[in-house]
Amino acid sequence: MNIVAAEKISIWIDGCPILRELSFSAQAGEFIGLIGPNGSGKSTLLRMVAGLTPPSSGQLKILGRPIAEYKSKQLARIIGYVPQDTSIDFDFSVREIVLMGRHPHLSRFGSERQLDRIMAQKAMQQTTTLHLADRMATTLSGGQRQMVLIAKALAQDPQLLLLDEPISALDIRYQLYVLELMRKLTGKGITAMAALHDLNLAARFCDRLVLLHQGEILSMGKPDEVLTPDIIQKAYDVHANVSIDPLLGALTVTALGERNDFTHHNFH
Ligand SMILES: Nc1ncnc2c1ncn2[C@@H]1O[C@H](COP(=O)(O)OP(=O)(O)OP(=O)(O)O)[C@@H](O)[C@H]1O
Repeated sequence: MNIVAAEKISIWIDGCPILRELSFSAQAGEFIGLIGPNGSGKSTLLRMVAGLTPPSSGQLKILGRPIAEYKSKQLARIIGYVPQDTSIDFDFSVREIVLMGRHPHLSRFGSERQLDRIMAQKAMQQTTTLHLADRMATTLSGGQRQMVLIAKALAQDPQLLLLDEPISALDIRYQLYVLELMRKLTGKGITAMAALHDLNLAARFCDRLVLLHQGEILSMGKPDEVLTPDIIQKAYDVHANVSIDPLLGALTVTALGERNDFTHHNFH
């Protein structure tokens, strides 16, 4: 069954088209990478699937049901969303923030149960943030904040994870760690959609890529179907070399530049 099914979705903001006639779906256990230049609509698409920005037209279904039919708490039991902006202004400990991920599962005035504390603990373990549990969130580094917000989304125990540039503040080790974690989770049937700027990591870890360009889907499919020099040129206005990494067997994109005379420049 489709976890997400979007049909001819458009979003207009202040009279401007931001997303245009998008149709796509995500199945159980899929890891979908959302790629595309700055301002192409990745965050808007994720916010729309998260139920935060309603489509202006078209049909969006989550688990086969139109998104407008869900109450926000019902949606929060299904969807974990990690925004691009990971600033945390309020003075709570990391443990308290991760526990907030359990709120959709609590009864109206219910306090946390043992299960909620166990789930929060597990989410902190999965994201290697357990050692930060008693720290105030306002004192964390950018990368630590990003991991804590991923932990909060995991504590939600969602069927669908929406991650807006989840590795943008992480060092290379933790970039791989988070993407490997997503693969483990999707291996267990969770669906993940992540906006990513690193095309190599997107190609290496995602099952499918959706390439946005000016609010439209320019290309969608397996990484080697989407990341061709022609399509990269159309989307980013950059010449690129696409090869297979001999060690990983994964597709590798090397951006050469706006012009195609890179080697000529470098060897003189
Ligand atoms: N609330 C808003 N009001 C006006 N324009 C908006 C609003 N939100 C987004 N936009 C515009 O919609 C377009 C898509 O923005 P979006 O943040 O979805 O792109 P993105 O692909 O996530 O970009 P980036 O890679 O830079 O994060 C941009 O041109 C942006 O300026």
